[in-house]
Amino acid sequence: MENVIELHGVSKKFQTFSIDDIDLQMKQGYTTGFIGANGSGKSTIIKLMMNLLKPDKGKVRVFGMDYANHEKEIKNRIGFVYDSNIYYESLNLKDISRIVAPAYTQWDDKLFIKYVNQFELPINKSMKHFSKGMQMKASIAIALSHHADLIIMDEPTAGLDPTFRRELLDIFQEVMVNEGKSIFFSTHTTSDLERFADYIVLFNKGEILLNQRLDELQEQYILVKGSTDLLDRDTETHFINIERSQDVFQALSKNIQEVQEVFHDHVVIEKASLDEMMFHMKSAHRNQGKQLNI
Ligand SMILES: Nc1ncnc2c1ncn2[C@@H]1O[C@H](COP(=O)(O)OP(=O)(O)OP(=O)(O)O)[C@@H](O)[C@H]1O
Repeated sequence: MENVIELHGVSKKFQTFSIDDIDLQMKQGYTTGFIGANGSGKSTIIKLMMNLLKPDKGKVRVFGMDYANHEKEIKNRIGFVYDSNIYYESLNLKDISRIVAPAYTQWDDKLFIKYVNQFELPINKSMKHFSKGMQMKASIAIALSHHADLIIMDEPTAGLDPTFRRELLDIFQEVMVNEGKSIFFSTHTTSDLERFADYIVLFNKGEILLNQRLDELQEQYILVKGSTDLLDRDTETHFINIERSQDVFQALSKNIQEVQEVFHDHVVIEKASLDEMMFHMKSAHRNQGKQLNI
């Protein structure tokens, strides 16, 4: 299977934050959801993927090409949604489409107008009078209007009302199914991912904790709840992380068989949600550091 994005040994250092030696591959034709706490480095990775930042070390390849020799070709095939308005604020959408269109060989005015109408955006109003949600919608309309093969979005659902968020996820799903695109997007709303992501990448403090198919994750990871009396040095080894609250605990595990053999029906076993996985893996990463085995 072909990779649409590849990061090989990528490092980037800021004064108080660094990403070290990251390897990340994203498969063509799938939706990859990118999650992680505030400041974990998601936007930095996205900027590296878009060549808005240059890595100190390592290689970024998109569609198998590098930015040094193929920037125009790569950007032509990416629809990019950034979490703030990157267009001139005094312009309206009509002006912006005129400015943006020549940059893309497959710009589709009809499609753009279709999205502008569908998203109920005023075409002649200056974008400086757009609400945050309207700006995001405008950015999404532009990204979807040039038949890009890859859509990269930094928190595209931030600032959107729940109804439109749902509609938007349906649009992305339609685009995925009908046109076989690849989508990479970061979000803090894990329910969006549970609706339509194929792969999940979990990032924490500049490190990838997890890069796996969502259906596998949902099958493997369980949340175990019980009394703290059941915990000792041996039984604790069956868990990735344990959270205690007074005399009860809840813990993350991916060994359902082992847990059943050890605890029988003294514990309650549930499927772990993405939020719970994120919480426990982040906590385990903090406590165990690089030895984390998930
Ligand atoms: N240009 C920069 N110069 C210095 N530090 C930076 C720069 N860009 C990002 N950082 C720092 O890198 C860290 C990661 O930031 P980043 O925006 O990538 O995180 P994020 O996961 O996208 O966060 P959020 O979910 O809050 O949007 C932060 O500590 C941030 O302050």
